Amino acid sequence: MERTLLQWRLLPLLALIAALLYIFFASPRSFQETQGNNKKCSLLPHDHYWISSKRIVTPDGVISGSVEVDGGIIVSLVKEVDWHKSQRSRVKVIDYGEAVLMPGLIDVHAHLDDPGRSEWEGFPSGTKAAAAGGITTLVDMPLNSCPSTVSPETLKLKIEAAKNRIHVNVGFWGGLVPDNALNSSALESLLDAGVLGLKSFMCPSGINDFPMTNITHIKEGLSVLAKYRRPLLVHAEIEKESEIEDGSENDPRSYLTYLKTRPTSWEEGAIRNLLSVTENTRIGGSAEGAHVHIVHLSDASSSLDLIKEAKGKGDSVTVETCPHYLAFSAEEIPEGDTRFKCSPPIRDAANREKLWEAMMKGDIDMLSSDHSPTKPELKLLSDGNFLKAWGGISSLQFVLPVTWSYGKRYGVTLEQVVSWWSDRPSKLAGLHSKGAIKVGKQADLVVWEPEAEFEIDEEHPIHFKHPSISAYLGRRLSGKVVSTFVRGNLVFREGKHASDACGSLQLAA
Ligand SMILES: NC(=O)N[C@H]1NC(=O)NC1=O
Ligand SMILES: [Zn+2]
Ligand SMILES: [Zn+2]
Repeated sequence: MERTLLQWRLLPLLALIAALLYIFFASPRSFQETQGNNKKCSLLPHDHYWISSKRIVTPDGVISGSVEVDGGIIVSLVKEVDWHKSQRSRVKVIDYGEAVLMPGLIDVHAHLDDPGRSEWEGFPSGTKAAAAGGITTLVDMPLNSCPSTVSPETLKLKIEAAKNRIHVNVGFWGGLVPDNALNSSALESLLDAGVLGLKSFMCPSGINDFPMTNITHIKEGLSVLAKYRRPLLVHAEIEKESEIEDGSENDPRSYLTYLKTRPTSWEEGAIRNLLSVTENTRIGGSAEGAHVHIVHLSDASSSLDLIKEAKGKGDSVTVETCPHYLAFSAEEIPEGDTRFKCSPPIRDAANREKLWEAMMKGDIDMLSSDHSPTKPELKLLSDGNFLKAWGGISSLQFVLPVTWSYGKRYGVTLEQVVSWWSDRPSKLAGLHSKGAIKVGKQADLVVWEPEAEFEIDEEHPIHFKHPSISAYLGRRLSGKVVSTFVRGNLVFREGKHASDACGSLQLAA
């Protein structure tokens, strides 16, 4: 008797629970396809809302006010003095107080290694790290994935691998390699397929299916890029005699040994060679419309002087450096600590000082991460052999606090951070609907607290696939990312990501 009574009471309850579970878990699937409406894309249940802050970085300076976001677009921007109390009560407002609101970072140089080497990084982990670091768009390099992105077919594989797996927006550079460089229709088909520009190496890349180009390849590549008005990014190092034979006579655990195998003359030689063809990019030149962007400059002396000279003559040339060259110096790299190995190498403290000077003067145009992870085994952390370990720094999540923490002593301003990380990169990549807090632009935004300090230790969630290989582990930084919005979706807030990966692909039209 008691048992039947219990059944009678339990059955309707169970049915109710089942119905609720269905509503929560099954039905949302029907609208997961439509990105903007999918609640799982955002930690915020609104499509139309305002964000207030005392420090909004706009093209017209830092203001106190509110930004209105509707359907992923910035639809208005109101100064605090013009913002009426009556308006405030009618709409959803997220008030960040003193925290800084600025455009999300655009990282034009990241290796996510997907497909083919996703055990090194991959789209999900890499873009989660980006979101946690305030990066709202990144442009993935054509090498380290397998195969390399050198044709429409291989680009298609990238696109497939990225679909529904990216937490921020992702675009792609295509590879300029000997196989396609002298074949304009091959290059055109790659550009037609949507790469934002091309990338080439002037020395061995470390990846067998991505061979280096010579200056003829580069010249031909530029003439095709001119028609598309897209850039060529160049890893500018050229193999020359090094200060020591191959390093094998010297201690491979000493950073100095590695540094001597890749002297500044490698960068200078490559840049001199490269700049012999950039006059074609001038107004009226045979490759007008093409642009050359030198990636990860490390040498702040002769190499930089050559770039300044070319710019002065009207060549369409820009240059980036990376946070690791601005944060670290050769002197402080511990013996055998291959987490710091990258190419070109991190040079001495006097060079780092000159790099900062060039940043502050505007001689270096922008920053990028050159996030290039691998699996820990290839970093040879226990051997500590600098000559054999994989070269690449893992940094994606930390580039904003690193730029700010190390730049503070040089008087870096919020506007400079936006110029180096959002405005200039958006122009390089041709992403004209991004890069500024301005009416009509996409609502790709970061909220961060410049004054908040934190330590990157085991307690701090790092979203790289292999957190242990980051050279920033153990550093104390200032500049904590609070919230990241990608096309109006709140994709990251206080350590938590939105569950679905709703970043969009950025293909050139
Ligand atoms: N292949 C690759 O990622 N190489 C990068 N790593 C690095 O340190 N410099 C590079 O160009
Ligand atoms: Zn490189
Ligand atoms: Zn790189």
